[in-house]
Amino acid sequence: MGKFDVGLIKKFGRVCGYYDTGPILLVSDPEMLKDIMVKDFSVFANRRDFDLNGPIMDLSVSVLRDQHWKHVRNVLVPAFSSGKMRQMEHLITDCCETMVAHLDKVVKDGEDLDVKEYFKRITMDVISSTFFGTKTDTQSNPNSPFVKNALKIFDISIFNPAFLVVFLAPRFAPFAKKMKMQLTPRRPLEHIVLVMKEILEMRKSSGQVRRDFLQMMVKAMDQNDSTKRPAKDYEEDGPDVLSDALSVGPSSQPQANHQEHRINRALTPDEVMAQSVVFLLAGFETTANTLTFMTYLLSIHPEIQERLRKEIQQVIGRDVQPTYDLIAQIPYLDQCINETLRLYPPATRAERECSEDWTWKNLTIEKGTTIGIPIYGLHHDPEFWPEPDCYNPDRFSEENKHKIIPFTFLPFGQGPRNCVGMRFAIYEIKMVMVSILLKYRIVSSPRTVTPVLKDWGLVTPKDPLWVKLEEFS
Ligand code: HEM
Repeated sequence: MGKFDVGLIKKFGRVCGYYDTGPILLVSDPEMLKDIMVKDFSVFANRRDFDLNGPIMDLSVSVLRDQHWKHVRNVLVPAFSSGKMRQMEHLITDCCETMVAHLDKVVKDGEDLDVKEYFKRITMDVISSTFFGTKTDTQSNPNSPFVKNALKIFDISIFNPAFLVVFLAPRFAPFAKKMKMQLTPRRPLEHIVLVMKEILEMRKSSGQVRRDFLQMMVKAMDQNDSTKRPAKDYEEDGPDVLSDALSVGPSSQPQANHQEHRINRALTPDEVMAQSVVFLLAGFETTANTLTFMTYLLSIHPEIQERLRKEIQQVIGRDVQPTYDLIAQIPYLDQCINETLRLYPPATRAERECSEDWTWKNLTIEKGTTIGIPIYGLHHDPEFWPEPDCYNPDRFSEENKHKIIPFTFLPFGQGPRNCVGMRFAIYEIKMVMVSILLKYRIVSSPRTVTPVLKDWGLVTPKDPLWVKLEEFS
């Protein structure tokens, strides 16, 4: 899909269109994107909904609309504050220590490492621990039912008919709905929901407290008990704000100006369930793929890897534990992560739905038009990024970053509907990469090849991606 967008932009320009379920306008004009994603956000608050989510996922923040979406998002945002991240530090540190113990064995045995598979296990462990409150240790126990079912949810393959409909023939989405197809495979989803319900019940009945996302949502549910109202009642609750923190992107870009007012309602148990599952869906493979591509890029650019290691060592000396605050002090680490996300943005496209006729310059966009935001296309546009296929973290250096045109770097989207898990994802990527680079040198092995991309809206390497790790003294 990313390469498809690159082709469309090259052939038809920065604003071009085609039809699938309805009119799709592909916009890669940065000025226009700023107006769509931030300035006139109220016109473009929602994404297109294929109505193939199924009963649980219908309540997830990623598909909710208008006031209901704003409400759930407002409840979730504080969970991603820096204070809350710090509280979870020990959970992530634990996962990184387990990872290093496993890697020690791989290195001792002289084996190559398929990072595509390996990082999925790490991110599964981190998400299970920080979101679901369960310690999975996927590295030693890849066959636990929780892990197997969670992995099945991600099996975005030609064997899932709903995905075929969405990607190949979206205009048949209404028919797929009649056939009761859903995007997330039903059985694995039911298993995960069952496990979630058990954990929630146990937490509530035992009063067990754990500093994770689930605990924050359980707290939100408890507050709800005294104020129970069906979710739809809150759609009339009037205007509301999203905190400024919502629209902080990796590059400094304009923020939406929202009125300060909050809806006073916590989440229902079904809403909690839906958010937990969407965190798993949205946070697992995106983060694993970024780690995979970054490891590969560092293996074929040893000079960049050495510079990065040196800068890490200057901040985190021997026998010092990486922490949330320490990893924030390594600018070159941010540069390397940003440049990985530019070259291989996990999400190829974002979308917005136009809710009323809207005019930009002399172009009128009709209500109901879907705006496609070609993240991959923008990141590979030679006009915005000279030599777009080169890995050059210095594009994001202090001296150079002013040259980046706002709204041409959108790995996490932008505006009030950007990625709610962005800070968490960056935190996790940093902790894992720092733990690896402090102990091992990443080198290419005879099996390392340039990854061929599989891109169904989520960019992943098609085949295993092999590297070798060497311990240095
Ligand atoms: C490298 C990792 C990640 C990348 C590149 C990424 C990218 C994105 C993108 C492009 C969007 C759409 C934004 C837009 O429409 O403007 C998005 C939305 C979202 N992401 Fe992420 N994401 C990542 C990790 C995570 C994690 C770890 C979580 C959960 C903890 C998460 C949860 C979500 C949710 C819930 C949404 C929907 C937000 C809403 O509609 O309000 N993501 N992400």
